[in-house]
Amino acid sequence: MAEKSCSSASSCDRESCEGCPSKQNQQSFQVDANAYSEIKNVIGVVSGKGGVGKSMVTASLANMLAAKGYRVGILDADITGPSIPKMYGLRGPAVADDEGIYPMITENDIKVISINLMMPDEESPVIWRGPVIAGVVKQFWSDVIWGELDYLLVDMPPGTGDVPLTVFQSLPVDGIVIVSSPQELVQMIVKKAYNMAKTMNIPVLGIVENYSWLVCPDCGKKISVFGESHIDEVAAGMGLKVLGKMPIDPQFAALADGGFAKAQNPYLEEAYRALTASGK
Ligand SMILES: Nc1ncnc2c1ncn2[C@@H]1O[C@H](COP(=O)(O)OP(=O)(O)OP(=O)(O)O)[C@@H](O)[C@H]1O
Repeated sequence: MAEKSCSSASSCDRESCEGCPSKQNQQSFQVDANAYSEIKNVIGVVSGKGGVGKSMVTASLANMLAAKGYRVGILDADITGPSIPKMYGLRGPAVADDEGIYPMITENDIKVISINLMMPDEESPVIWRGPVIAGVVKQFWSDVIWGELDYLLVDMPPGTGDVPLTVFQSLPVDGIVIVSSPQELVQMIVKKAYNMAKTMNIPVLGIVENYSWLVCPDCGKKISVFGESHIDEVAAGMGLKVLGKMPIDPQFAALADGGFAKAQNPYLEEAYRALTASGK
């Protein structure tokens, strides 16, 4: 039987595309890493909405991996709201030469690249349109000399916009961790992030809940500041693991002002295990 032509989109439907040789030939948007980078595992840390503690989780996981001797990098893909350099007290400018851009290195040996390491000062805003921002994220992969890394953690901007799409299409992401908070809205928002990853065939390693409780400094009682957690049901509904629940801890907030290399986060052991168990 003659092959069906794919020259016009209208000649294709779901059935006719099955078994079509062109299907095997789908265009890859993946971008080559820098010639001096050898990265074993790329893990995205995502959230449906802003401020839920994605950078906190990214940096905590990086610290845990680095403390166990893994070679770790953080690609801060949150171009309009970068917080990783500040957390580790890093100040640019990052150095570049003909071979590429060199990441900066934290006190605990984590390589970091972020737009804030390239701006004239850390308060300069990035006033760029989506495609430019997405291009910068690709350059953080293609132009940065990461060297040999066991794990590159990508701190994504919140939501399911241009940058997460670019990262999922352009980088060989091995899995994502979703960060969320215990609010009513959570189920719908987590599902958006989950569905985006699923559509793009990216494995979801599980969900971390942040701001799960606060311990009253006077009476020691646990207070559910953002309401009761629904994360167990939400995760079970999607067949996902809960990789940790983190309290609001003023110590984390204090360390995030420059001393995060010293932060230890005992609430993410399960997430650490999921990363290392799935790692190459
Ligand atoms: N468990 C926690 N206890 C105390 N403070 C926290 C905790 N988690 C996050 N924070 C603080 O809350 C703020 C927001 O956290 P973070 O920057 O990690 O969120 P985010 O989801 O990455 O935000 P964005 O949407 O800007 O990317 C930061 O100031 C951080 O130090």
